[in-house]
Amino acid sequence: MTDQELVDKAFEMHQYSYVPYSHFPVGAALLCGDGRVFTGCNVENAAFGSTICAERTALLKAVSEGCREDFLAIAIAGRGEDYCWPCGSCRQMLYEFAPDLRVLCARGDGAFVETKLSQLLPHGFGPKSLK
Ligand SMILES: O=c1ccn([C@H]2C[C@H](O)[C@@H](CO)O2)c(=O)[nH]1
Ligand SMILES: [Zn+2]
Repeated sequence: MTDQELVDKAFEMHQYSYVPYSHFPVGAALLCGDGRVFTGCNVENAAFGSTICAERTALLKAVSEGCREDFLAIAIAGRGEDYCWPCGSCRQMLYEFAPDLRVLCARGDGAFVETKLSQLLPHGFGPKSLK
């Protein structure tokens, strides 16, 4: 699975985004070491704070299917001219399972940049912090 293919999968998820309030679809695709890819979209709610992001949808699908380690990369696809950076809640939840995750952030025209979760969330609080 190339980075481009993972980004393509993230964009494909826009069709499932439920975004009646923001009209801002986001798709995510999370790649595991065994080759499985878990996808997600954002799902909004009339109680705005109950909205869940695409990245957490993908992560929770993975964990709830028994996949909780060896994540290699996540692609995040938004629309508009800015790259779609993960929000703070998603950074924190991803950090729990994949502190060194590669993160591919795409903008509406398909261009994407690569970074690392450790760069997006330096000095993160994780499982080791509780030891
Ligand atoms: O990285 C991001 C940023 C935002 N959103 C969603 C939440 C909400 O539905 C909409 C606008 O914030 O975009 C995501 O899913 N992922
Ligand atoms: Zn988020």
